[in-house]
Amino acid sequence: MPLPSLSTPSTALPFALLTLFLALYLHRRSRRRFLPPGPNPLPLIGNLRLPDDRLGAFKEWAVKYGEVMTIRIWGMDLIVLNSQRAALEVLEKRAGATSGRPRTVMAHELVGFADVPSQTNDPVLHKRYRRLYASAISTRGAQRYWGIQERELRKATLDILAVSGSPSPALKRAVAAISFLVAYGYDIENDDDELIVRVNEILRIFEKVLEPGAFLVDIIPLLKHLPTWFPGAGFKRLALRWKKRIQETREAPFERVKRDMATGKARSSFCSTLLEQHMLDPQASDYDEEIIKATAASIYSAGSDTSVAAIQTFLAAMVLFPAVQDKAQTELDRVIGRDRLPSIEDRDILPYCSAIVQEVLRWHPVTPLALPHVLEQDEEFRGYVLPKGATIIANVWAMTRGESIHARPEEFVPERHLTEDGTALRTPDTGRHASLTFGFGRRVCPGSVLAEATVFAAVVSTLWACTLSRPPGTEDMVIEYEMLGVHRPKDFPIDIKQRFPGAKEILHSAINE
Ligand code: HEM
Repeated sequence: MPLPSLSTPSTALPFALLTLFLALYLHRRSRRRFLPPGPNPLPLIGNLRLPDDRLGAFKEWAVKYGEVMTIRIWGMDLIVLNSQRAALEVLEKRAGATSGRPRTVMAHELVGFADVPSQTNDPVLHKRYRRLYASAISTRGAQRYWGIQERELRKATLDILAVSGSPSPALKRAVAAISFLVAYGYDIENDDDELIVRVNEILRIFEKVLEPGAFLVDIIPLLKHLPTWFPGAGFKRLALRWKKRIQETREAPFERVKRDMATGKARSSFCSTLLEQHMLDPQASDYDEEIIKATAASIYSAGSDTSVAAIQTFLAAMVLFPAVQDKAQTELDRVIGRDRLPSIEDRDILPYCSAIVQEVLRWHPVTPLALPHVLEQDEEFRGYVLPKGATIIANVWAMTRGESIHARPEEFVPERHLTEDGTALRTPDTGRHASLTFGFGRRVCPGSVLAEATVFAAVVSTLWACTLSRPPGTEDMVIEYEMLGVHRPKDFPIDIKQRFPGAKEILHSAINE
């Protein structure tokens, strides 16, 4: 029987497809030879999904594969940096090539995240955002907000003492109030405040659009060309609605600051300070209203869930490690006494309480896999090639649990952040101030100073006024963590009592001063 000719139409197409597939496979395989190793059971695809216990798996794989590994999901490469050394080398020393963010069609092109400070890939715009944060909320600039942070957390402490249920609603309210007062000088009325409701809605939109694979258009980008009215193009109509909603929510509080400034009613805030500077000398400042608007909006969107999660972790640590609570309260009694409240200014004379903040960020980092970066070009690292376009993840979870760096990593031990004589915070061996949980390089969190001051204010206010413990009968209950955007403890039973008579009255009078 004669063999069918390969040039006949019926065989040419399958043959071409087979050749293409083979070429792709061989190309990928030759490229893969230089990729760091990793858990990739299926050829080409790698993995179909990540395990449910993502953090546990990432830590195990870090032990197995070493400083850098590749996890492939549906053919996409994730380069995971498992050690501090690797993260600092790749994300800080080579920041020029590793500071981009992964781009998705739905988020960046359709919903308009391309100009959001935490998502933009425009290097000029990004630099301008970063300069603005540096001028307004770096170490010196952030001090002007200490009064707001102290007051709101003292109010939250009183609220917590007044109710018997979970402290989470009072903490969320306090952190939201701090964000809006800092950003706009706007005092939120209550939990149903329209602005809070709208901003929370935007946060949920963020979570949805940034979830890998949540929208088909991110897998098949050509779909973005479908007309909006076309059947199946519901995602485009949704994107338009979300885009409008985000713009309106950014706009409303900003316009209010401008109106209040015009009538002399505006309180000093991030927006009013920058707008004043801009109005005084528009040529000297390299930012405009759009840039101030976008950076102000990120103070709540990037700083609220994260700061609340850190404070919830602090409360979990206090009930699980009562000896730490005792030690901190001994320090507070010795240094501050019971006649006045501790303030953020007291950080240097309260080293143990300061070390609690650092240990909170290490023990259960709020962002255990930081935020993804993307490689702009091929980079050679430890004999491997980290390929252009791959997503880079910093495995902060494994870094903060490395036995060689932290003895007994599962225990909450503030002493690991103190000098030997316990009188000051130790300079971390990373040589930089910000905790690893704030990320790396040009994308490192610009709100870390603000966030640490908020957590410190929460630590000293609650420990000065309250005794925290587990209600009888719940001592053996495990405190579980969940990963919903941020890593935080699920609500757990906690008893909060006034620590000494008169504490509430001192809190009251400080708030009403
Ligand atoms: C405990 C609280 C916080 C934690 C754990 C945290 C953590 C992080 C992390 C891991 C990143 C990504 C870093 C990277 O890509 O390498 C980040 C970025 C960012 N954070 Fe925070 N953050 C916190 C609070 C805040 C606050 C209070 C603000 C308010 C200004 C803020 C604003 C931002 C912004 C705007 C970015 C994007 C930076 C960029 O892409 O250039 N964060 N944060």
